[in-house]
Amino acid sequence: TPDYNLMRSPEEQLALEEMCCHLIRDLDEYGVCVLDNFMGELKGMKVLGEVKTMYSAGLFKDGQVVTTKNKFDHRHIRSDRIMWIDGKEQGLINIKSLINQVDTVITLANRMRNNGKLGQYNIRERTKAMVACYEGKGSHYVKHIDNPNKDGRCITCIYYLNVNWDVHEDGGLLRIFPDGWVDRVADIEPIFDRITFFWSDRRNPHEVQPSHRRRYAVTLWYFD
Ligand SMILES: O=C(O)CNC(=O)c1n[nH]c2ccccc2c1=O
Ligand SMILES: [Fe+2]
Repeated sequence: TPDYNLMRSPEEQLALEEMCCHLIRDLDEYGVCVLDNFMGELKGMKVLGEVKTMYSAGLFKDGQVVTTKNKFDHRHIRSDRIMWIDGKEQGLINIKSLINQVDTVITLANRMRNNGKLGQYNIRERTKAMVACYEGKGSHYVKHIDNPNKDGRCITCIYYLNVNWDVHEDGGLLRIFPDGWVDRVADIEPIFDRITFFWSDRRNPHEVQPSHRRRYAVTLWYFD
């Protein structure tokens, strides 16, 4: 659980509560929520620095590659490289601060809900943080559901680290196909210091469109 004793200025506390209201309202209304300037430029750049350092140290492993069912077409279904962070590692103080901030927002939102739940969930724990890198060269992730079979994950949180990302040049759009919407999709650009929350279950099939530049994100899944 986050350290509630972190001294926050009244402005920081207010900003935190505003974020939580935004999160609660958008998750209730759309099942998706996008917040920008989540950590602020300075902290965001420090998180990016730690991620790049780990990447160049070769700590990312290939995401398991699932070949298509069609045995003649051995395309990579996704070519992300990932690494898991449990927050106890030495030296990753800025990634830890990011994880703490997301924990704080989720926990506070969970409490602020009138019935003490976020959506119909009572959020209690989360996965480790998964840092993912899409290599560019068309790497992508086909349309999928994070939690199709009730494995307990209820909210997906993805924090993006991509400075000056231009979707027209670089691709890498997150496209969500919310089940409540017939003819609309949620197109989310993976821009620096942006965080996206969405229900992890069948309500939100989504895809990562082909990326033509290295694309970093940190994902946390919260459990009921
Ligand atoms: O980066 C994004 O915008 C969306 N990303 C995803 O939906 C996504 N979903 N599930 C995964 C499971 C294992 C490794 C990577 C992933 C992954 O990037
Ligand atoms: Fe996903």
